[in-house]
Amino acid sequence: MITVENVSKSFRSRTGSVVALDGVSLEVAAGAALGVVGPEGSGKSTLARVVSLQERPDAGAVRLDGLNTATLDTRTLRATRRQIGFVTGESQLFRQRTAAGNIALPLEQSGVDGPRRRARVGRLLDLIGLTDKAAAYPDDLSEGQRRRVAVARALVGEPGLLLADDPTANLDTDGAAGVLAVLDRARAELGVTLLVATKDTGVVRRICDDIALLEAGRLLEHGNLFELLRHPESRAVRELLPVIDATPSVGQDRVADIVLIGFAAVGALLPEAASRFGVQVSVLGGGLTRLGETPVARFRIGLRGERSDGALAWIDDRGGIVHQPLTGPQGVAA
Ligand SMILES: Nc1ncnc2c1ncn2[C@@H]1O[C@H](COP(=O)(O)OP(=O)(O)OP(=O)(O)O)[C@@H](O)[C@H]1O
Repeated sequence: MITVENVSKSFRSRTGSVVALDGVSLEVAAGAALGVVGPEGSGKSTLARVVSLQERPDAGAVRLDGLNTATLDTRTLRATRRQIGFVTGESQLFRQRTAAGNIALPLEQSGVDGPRRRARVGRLLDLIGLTDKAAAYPDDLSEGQRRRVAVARALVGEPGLLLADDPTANLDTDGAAGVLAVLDRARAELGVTLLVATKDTGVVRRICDDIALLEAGRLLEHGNLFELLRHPESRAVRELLPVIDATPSVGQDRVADIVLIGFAAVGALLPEAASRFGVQVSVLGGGLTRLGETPVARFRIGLRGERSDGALAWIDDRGGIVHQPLTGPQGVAA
């Protein structure tokens, strides 16, 4: 469990002081994946660096499994840091070392013997899907493959926590998907806790179960993705789900924004509501996405028919999340 308690951090710059983190508090449960999202300069990297003990907060505390890291002496701090993997959007591999040689480096530095090194490096090459590239040099790999090697190197010391700062930066779609699949496998197969700082909410949708939204160093929202879906006012929901264009929808008896979660709900709930209540249900906007493997839809729907309210209540009852039924004199969405 990682606990960030009221952490603030400022930097001095030529133009004065820059507040990078302003009273941020959050938790990441062991084995969970937290996506820290925000625009450029919102403090994501600083948070990742503070949690990985590369940077000390000016105020507040970072606790790892309850241990206040501010109280550690230099030696314990160094040992604790080694238990935290860190990768960035730049792969930073050694060009004169092979993929396997790069992954093995931290083990060589800490004196792990040859057979154990080979076994661990072999396992990680398998995890990142690059067993056949063990002897390849970074220049002969794609940038996506180099990033995966960097993730393997960060994992080779068997850290309990892996921080990934903008891990998909400047990668094409395939390269990014490869890196995210590796992070996801690291979590599933090695049980590491993940903290991923990113500007890309697609990263969060793909591999995270929690989200923290930062803006100008402040934490705007923090929570489990599926729990946040229940809150219509949530910024995270706006960031994560398809946008609804607010086009007027004339001639409907009821207009509502709904969130449907899971294959069954996305596929069947609206047609079933229509036939049960004898109403016409039209999708006026929104779309489909996925959170992890789970399909999630956000639609603006229009209903025509006397039993439109009953149909909406039934959808809500069946686990569909009906946000703000919007009705006007002409059924025009606000
Ligand atoms: N070492 C530093 N010295 C001075 N200012 C810094 C330093 N590190 C971060 N900052 C400033 O702190 C603020 C937060 O930066 P940070 O890199 O944490 O944001 P970010 O959300 O990760 O941005 P990006 O998406 O661009 O990486 C920015 O205004 C940045 O310029």
